Formats: sequence, structure tokens, C-alpha cells
Amino acid sequence: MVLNPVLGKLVSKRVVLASASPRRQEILTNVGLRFEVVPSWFKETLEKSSFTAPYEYAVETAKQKALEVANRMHVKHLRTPDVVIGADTIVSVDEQILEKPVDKQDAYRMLSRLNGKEHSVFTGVAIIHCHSKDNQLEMDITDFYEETKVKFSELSEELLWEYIHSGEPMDKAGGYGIQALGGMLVEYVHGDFLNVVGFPLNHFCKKLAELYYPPSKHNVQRKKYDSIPSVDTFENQSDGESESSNFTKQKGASKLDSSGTYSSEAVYASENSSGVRTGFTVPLENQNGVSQSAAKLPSKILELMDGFRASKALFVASKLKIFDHLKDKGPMKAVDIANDVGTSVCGTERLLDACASLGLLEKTPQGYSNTDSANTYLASDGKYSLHGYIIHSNDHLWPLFTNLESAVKEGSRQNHRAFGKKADDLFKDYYHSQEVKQRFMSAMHSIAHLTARDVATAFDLSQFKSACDLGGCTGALAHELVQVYPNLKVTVFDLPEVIANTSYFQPSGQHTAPVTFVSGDFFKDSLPEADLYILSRVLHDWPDEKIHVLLSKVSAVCRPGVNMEKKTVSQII
Ligand SMILES: Cc1cn([C@@H]2O[C@H](COP(=O)(O)OP(=O)(O)OP(=O)(O)O)[C@@H](O)[C@H]2O)c(=O)[nH]c1=O
Repeated sequence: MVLNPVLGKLVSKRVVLASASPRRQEILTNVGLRFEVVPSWFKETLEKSSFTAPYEYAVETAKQKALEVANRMHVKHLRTPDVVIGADTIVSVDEQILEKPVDKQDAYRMLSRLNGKEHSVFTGVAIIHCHSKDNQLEMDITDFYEETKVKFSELSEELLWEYIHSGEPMDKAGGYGIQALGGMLVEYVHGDFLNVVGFPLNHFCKKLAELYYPPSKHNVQRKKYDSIPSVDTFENQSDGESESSNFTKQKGASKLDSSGTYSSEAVYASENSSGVRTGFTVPLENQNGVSQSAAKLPSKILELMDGFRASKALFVASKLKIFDHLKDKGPMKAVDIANDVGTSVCGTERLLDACASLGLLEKTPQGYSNTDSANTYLASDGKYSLHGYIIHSNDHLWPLFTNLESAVKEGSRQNHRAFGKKADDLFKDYYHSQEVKQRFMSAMHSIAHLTARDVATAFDLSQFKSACDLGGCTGALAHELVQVYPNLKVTVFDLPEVIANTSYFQPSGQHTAPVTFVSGDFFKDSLPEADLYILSRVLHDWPDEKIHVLLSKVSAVCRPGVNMEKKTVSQII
């Protein structure tokens, strides 16, 4: 749900975020923006000395990132986006620009420079509006920057190194993340917090307001918006026609939907003593003059209410392998897809439209085609495909969750209701039926493979020489661990039926020797020796008594003081 009319202007547009930063993605997703992520290939190597101020460097880099994506999508993929957003965050201290550290020493150098001092964080943003005319790409570029001042406390060497070893600094400008552990280093922040995190949302909205609702000719002095217009500001006004003379006082608007769910509301913007603009709702009268209490649209609740429909649309489209068909043959018309997959035309068309509105597909006059995300994550053959996990969610988790109410009332697992079998028997089924086993292993592999890099780098495991991934299935996490920690050897321990089927999932072109597979039952057999034990997506499957057995066994093989203090990273996913 997009509450703000300026962001609402982007709803019907094909918006692309030219950034790999998960923080930017989260900030924009949190306000309801729908967009595709196409990380830029632009190398951040502009000559810093050629810029007179640090923010100019950030703005130019943001612009180049967005331009690269706009051009690449137009030329290579023959798909011109409507809007491309690029951003670049830098830290500036003593006239120096700090970007992301290249290694731990570099992170130390950066953090030492920031220690006990105030510095500036600049994020440059470029918004590019694209049009394709006679196959030529035409672009309107808007850019801006935001500055936030941040002061670090005096920090000890020990604390700096502890922070560096957490791994957090490595993908962050200046070597810290204010939104997580790095927040503990900060004494104060003056300005927009989200700007430090990576995206100046407030300034971005104001910029969009300027672009989509420029000040009218009656009010030429007011060049820029200094507040974000509220929902009702532009009602009945077309683009570029709005009166923007007074955003501190706005008319109320009745926003009853067809079912009468929402009452009238007015959102006023006001300025508080510190110059910060705030929005609040006030009661209004309805058409009958009856006072109603104001109600903000409960977007989170509405999202939760409808979430299951969206999930099921994704599951069904995946099960019908629609994303595979479109990857190979798109764009395709609904009737052709229905013929290929053997479904009704009207039902298929509705499903395809649902997927398009969920941002999974694109719909053009030529037909439906996959978005980049669908090609990467939803087609079943991709390196990072989530197809296996989606099918597992549909066939296994969905029936279990429909019995959640009974689970809560009875305090017990619901496998008997969902599948007519007890959990233990069902677990045996996983491995007795080749088809169920394959589905389960694909599911575990797809989610483990996708998250493995984040898990492997969430902890500094460089001190460990050997690890044992208990229930490590196809070895997806193990292979990532040995990539990140070249001195580590990992034993994957799982049931014989699993180990016998792992060859299909092994990475090609990677040195696989540091990963070995051992079969056994971790409840019954002795566990391989290791410095570190990993239990990932395991403990939640078992009742407390069984978990106790398993953890006691791990604890028995962990002998503190042999090489180093032995540790268990449990339930890390
Ligand atoms: C100071 C600070 C920075 N960051 C992150 O630092 C990266 C900057 O690098 P970038 O070059 O602007 O972006 P990127 O991550 O390389 O992505 P891309 O846009 O593809 O270049 C961005 O991620 C930001 O969130 C935080 O998460 N928290 C903080 O407190």
C-alpha cells in the first residue's frame, strides 16, 4: 500500500533500483514501493581529486550507477525501465572520502580516523526517467544529495577490533553500520538517520514531489517542497497542476472504500520546535455531519490479511512451471501459456495478472514475461533458484499452517491432520519416496545455497580449522564456508539416504576437497570430531527431549581446551 501520492506516482511505472545494497532495498520496500533490483556494474573509481566537494563525488557516482543500468537494460535486455534510481553513500572526514573497506586493516584505518570525532555522511541520489523513442534511449536526470553529521565516541583499540571481527564493517561506507552493531559507536546523529543507512528517503520524496507536482505559476517563489505532500493534497489534480502554496494546512478528504472500512481523515503537516515536520491525523465529520474518529490505513494489517493470497499465487505459478516457460519462450500470451501447461485460459490469465501485479511478471502488449528476479529466483534451473523451497512451502508447509489453530489449541504438531501421518513417520517418508526426498533436498538446497554467503560471513569463523554441519544435507553451506575460510575443512553429516543423493547438488568448477560427507543418524551414531558444530534448520523440527539428546552429544564431543574454545553455532539460519 502506497500512502503517499508522490510514491503513488511510481506505482504504475517500471521502477528499477540500480543498487545491490540490501539496506536501500529495505528502506524503499518498507514504504510500499514496488521495484526491480538491477545492481549497477559501474566501478566506483572516479578520480576523487577532480571533485571540489565530497558530495559531488557521491552524486556523480550515483548518476553513473543509474546510467549504466538504464543503458544496459535498454540495449542488452531491450527493456527500457521508466525510472532508474541510483545512490552512493560515502563518509567524509578531514576532507577525505571513505568508501567500503577492502579488508580488515582498511576497516581499522577508517574506524581509527572516525574515532572520537564528528564526520559527515553523504548520500548522492540520481533519479533517471527513461523513454525509448525510435529505439533511442532518452533520459531526464535529477540528482541531489543529503548530508548527515555523525559523531563517534572515544573507542578503545580492543572495541574497534572486536567490531571489525564481527564482519559488519566490510560492505559499509566508512566501515560501520549505524543500523546494527555500529550504532553502539555513535554518540549523536544530526540529520536524516536513513541517509546514513544508505538512502535519504525524506529528501527523495520531496524530490519526487517537485518532479511530479511542480509549483504552480501562481506561486513561483516556492521553488522547492520543504514538506512531503500528504495523501489528499493532490486529489483531483493532474500531474504538474497542483497548488503547493500551503502544505501546513490541508483540506480533509473522505476516504471510505466500497465496504466503508476507512473513516475520513485529514493529514496535516506541521513543524515542531526543532524544525522537523510531522504528520498527524485529526477527526473529521462525515457527510452526515457525524464526527468520526480518525483511522490511519492499517497497511500492515491489510498486507497480513491478504498475504496468503499472494503466497498461493506464487506457489501455483511455480508449481505450473510458468516461470520456466516464460524464461525460455517469453513474452507469451495467456492462451499459449494455458495450452502449454494444460490449464484453463481464463484461470491462467487471472493468475498471470496476479503475478504481474505482485511484480513477478511483466505484462506488455506482446504478452507476459519474467522479471529479472523471476528469471533468477523462480525459474527452476537457476543457480539461485528458490523453486525447490517454494514447492516445499506449497506441498508441505501450507497444509501444516492451515492447522495452526489446532496446533495452538493442542500445543502439538499437526502432521497427522495435514498428512494423516505422525511427524516421525512422515520424516521417514522423506527418504523412502524418491520423489519426496528429491523435493525435500531441493528445497533445503535452494534456501541454504541462497543464504549461505550471509550465514558464512555473519560470524568470524576464521579461527576454526574444522567444522561439522549436522544435517548439512547437500553441503550448500559447507561449500560456501570453505570458500570464505580457505583454511577450514567441513564435514557434512546426514542420513545415509541423503548422503547417497548429494552428487547432483555439488558445485561444478569449485575445489570440493575441503568438504567431505559422512553418513549417520545424529541421534544414534557418534558424531565426527570438529572444532565447530553447525545446526542449521534442524532444532525446530524436534521436541525438546530429542534436542536435549542431540545437544548433549555435541557437548560431549566438544572438548574445550584441545585446540581452542569449541563452539556451537546453533540455529544460525
Ligand atoms: C555509513 C553506513 C553505510 N551503510 C552501507 O554502506 C554502503 C555504501 O556503499 P555504496 O557504494 O553506496 O552502495 P553498495 O552497497 O556498494 O551498493 P551499490 O548501490 O550497488 O553500489 C551502502 O550499502 C549502505 O547501505 C550502512 O549500511 N550503514 C551505515 O551506517
